[in-house]
Amino acid sequence: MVVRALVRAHPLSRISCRYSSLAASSFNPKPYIPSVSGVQKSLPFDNLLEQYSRVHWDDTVTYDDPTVQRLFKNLMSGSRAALASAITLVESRHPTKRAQGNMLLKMVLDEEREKYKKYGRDSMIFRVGISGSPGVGKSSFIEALGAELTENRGKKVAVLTIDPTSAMTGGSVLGDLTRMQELSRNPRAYIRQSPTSGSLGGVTRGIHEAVILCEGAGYDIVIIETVGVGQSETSVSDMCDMMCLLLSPAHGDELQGVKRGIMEMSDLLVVTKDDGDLQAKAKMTQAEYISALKFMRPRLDVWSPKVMRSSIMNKESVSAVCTSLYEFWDTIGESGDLERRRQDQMKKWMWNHVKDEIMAVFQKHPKIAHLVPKLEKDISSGKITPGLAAETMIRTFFGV
Ligand SMILES: Nc1nc2c(ncn2[C@@H]2O[C@H](COP(=O)(O)OP(=O)(O)OP(=O)(O)O)[C@@H](O)[C@H]2O)c(=O)[nH]1
Repeated sequence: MVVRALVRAHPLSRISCRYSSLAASSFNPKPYIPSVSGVQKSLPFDNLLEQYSRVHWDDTVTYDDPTVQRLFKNLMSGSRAALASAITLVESRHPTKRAQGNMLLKMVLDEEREKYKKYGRDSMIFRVGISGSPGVGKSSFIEALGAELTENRGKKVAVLTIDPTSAMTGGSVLGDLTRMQELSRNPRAYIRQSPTSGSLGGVTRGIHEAVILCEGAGYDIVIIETVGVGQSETSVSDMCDMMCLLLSPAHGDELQGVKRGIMEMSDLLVVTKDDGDLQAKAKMTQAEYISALKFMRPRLDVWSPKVMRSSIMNKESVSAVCTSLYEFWDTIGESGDLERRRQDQMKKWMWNHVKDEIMAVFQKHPKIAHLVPKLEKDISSGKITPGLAAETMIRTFFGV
């Protein structure tokens, strides 16, 4: 009775009665999900969650799981094959594999903490995000940078790509196998192309965990490459210590094309193809970006973003960029920004996981799945507001 009175008293109750009328008219004290017009009653809420948990979680995986133990041992010995299998494991949605992946990640993190106590920042992997529009020269530049890092600086390099187009459509801008051929043959390098399915959120979450595994496998630097479109930069920036934006020497037009937000989150800007006929344009582009940056607040107090020029035909220019990367690494390491940023990022990723998981539980709920098409149609035709539709779904989900 009290619930009925409350629902009636609510100012939205008259408009929402078609959607939430169940709360009023078929109030049932048992924990049943109320039926919405056209939706069949199914299992009681508690049973549904139990069923969901059986399909999504596996609590039987323990520390001594043979797959986890084998992968951990091989990963720690630096095996590229083990790294590849470990990444596949953490990307999986299968309950047992997910549990094994979580166990493995926990073991890697424990090991990392021990190493950090002993070796400090030297035990950490340097996480660099590289973004830029299609065709700007990302793969060529990463290949040249990879050669500099492995051959001249004795580093082990991992390259992970996030291709938002491939995550969303199954087609790929970045995914062709001909990219970075030299680097893929280099024994000190590991390259992994973006998974071609799943939501962008899911893909980036997988990459974040892959970074942790690369760190465990003893790589010194991980380059996370993404195409300069959409929100993938934000996700990449949330998992990197440094963001590097590549710009093509297309003086004038390019400045408008690069979103301010992306520039603001970049610590280093590199104008590519600084050679031959393009050199003059590269210089002008560099000057334009230097002036544009003057109007932006640097992301960190200890570092002012630089604009450099580089050509894959000029190894010194690539080496100079590499030197700047490590200048940045030393600066944020000494100032404490590195650790602060990583701690903040870990918290952000925790909430990302929660958000995704809750959304999955919510969207896969049979009543919700059934309701969505109708609500979407009603929103599009202006019959109800998005807020009211959300309220209807939430009340249906919780059965109130
Ligand atoms: N002259 C010159 N050409 C370059 C340089 N770097 C890349 N290119 C050329 O630019 C074109 C695009 O290079 P990619 O490395 O494939 O560019 P990308 O940004 O990875 O492109 P997507 O894979 O489409 O995202 C290729 O034809 C390269 O040969 C450079 O330093 N100088």
